[in-house]
Amino acid sequence: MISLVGLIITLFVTPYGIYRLLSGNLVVGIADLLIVLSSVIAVIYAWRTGDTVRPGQFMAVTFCVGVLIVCFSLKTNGVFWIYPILVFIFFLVSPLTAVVLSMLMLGILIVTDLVVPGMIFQSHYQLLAFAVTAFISSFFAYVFAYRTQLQRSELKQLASIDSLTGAGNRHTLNAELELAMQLKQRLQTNFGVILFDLDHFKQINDNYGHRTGDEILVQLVPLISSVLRQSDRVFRYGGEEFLVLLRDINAADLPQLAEKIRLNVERRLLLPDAKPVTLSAGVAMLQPDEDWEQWLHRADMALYQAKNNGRNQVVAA
Ligand SMILES: Nc1nc2c(ncn2[C@@H]2O[C@H](COP(=O)(O)OP(=O)(O)OP(=O)(O)O)[C@@H](O)[C@H]2O)c(=O)[nH]1
Repeated sequence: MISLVGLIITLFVTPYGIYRLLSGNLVVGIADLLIVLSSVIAVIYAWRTGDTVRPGQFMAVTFCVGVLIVCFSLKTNGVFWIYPILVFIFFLVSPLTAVVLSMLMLGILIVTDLVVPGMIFQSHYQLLAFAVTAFISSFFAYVFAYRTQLQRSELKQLASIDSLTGAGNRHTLNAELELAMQLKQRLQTNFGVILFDLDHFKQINDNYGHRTGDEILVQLVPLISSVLRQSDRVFRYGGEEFLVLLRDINAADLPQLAEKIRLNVERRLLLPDAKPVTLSAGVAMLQPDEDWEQWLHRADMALYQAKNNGRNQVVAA
C-alpha cells in the first residue's frame, strides 16, 4: 500500500507541483514537490528496512500538512485534494490514528474558516457541504479500514491454529522452533519438548465412531494446557500426535511434567463408556549444537520406544 500510494502521489502530484512552480505559485509548488519527495523517501525506506509503520506515519502526516498548505493557498480549488488524502491515510496508518489525523485536518480547516470567514470557502453553505461530505468519506474509510484490520487478524489467527483442536499448527510450530534455536544460542534459554501420541486411536475411531475420536482430540488440548504454564505451547503435530514446547525447563522436570500430563489424561479423558484414553510420550531437552530436526527426531525415537514398551508411559531421550 505504501508503494502504491507513493506511486499514485508521484504520478499525479508531480505535474501539479511543476505547473504551480511555473505559474509562480511557489508555496503550493514547493508543498506539492515536498509531498512527492517525502513519499519517495518513505517508499525507499520501507523497501530497505521492511518497516512499514514509520514510513506510513511519516507519509500520512506529510500529506495532511501538505494538503492544508494547498487548501490555505488555493482555497476552494485546493479542497478537492482533501478527499483522496482522507482515503490514503486509512491505508497508511492504523484506523484510529487515521481518524485522529483526519479529524485534526478537517477541524483546522473548518475552525479557521469559521474564525476568518471566506479564508477558504465562499459561503457557510459551501463550508457545511464540505464538512458533511468529508465526514461521510472519513466515516466510510474508517469502517472499511477497521473491517480489513479485523479480517486480517482473524485470518492470521486461523492460519496459525489447527481448526479442529485449536492447538498451534505445524506452520506455527516451525516458526516457534526456529525462535527456540535462536534463544538457546543467544541467551542459553533451556527448551524441552514432549511429543505424545494417543494410544490405539484407530480402535477408538473404529469402536466409537470418528465423531467421538474428534471429540477426544478437542477435549485433549485444554486438558493438557491446564497443567502447563502460559509460556508453554501445544501444537498438533500429526493426526493424534501432539507436541508441547516448553521454555525454561530443566532436564529433571521435563519427564515429570510429561508424566503429569499422562496421568491427567488417563484420569480425566474418558470414552463414552468411561474407559480411559491413554497416551505415550517421548521427551527431549534441546542440546547445544543440535538443530531442531535432530531434537525432534530424538523425541520421536523416545516416543517410538514408549509405544514399543507397551504404551501409556513416558520415555526420556
Ligand atoms: N477422529 C479422528 N481420527 C483421526 C484424526 N487424525 C487422524 N486420525 C486417526 O488416528 C488413527 C491413528 O492410527 P494409528 O496411526 O494406527 O495409531 P493408533 O491406532 O493410535 O496406534 P498407536 O499409535 O500405535 O497406539 C488413524 O485411524 C487416523 O485415521 C482426526 O482428526 N480425527
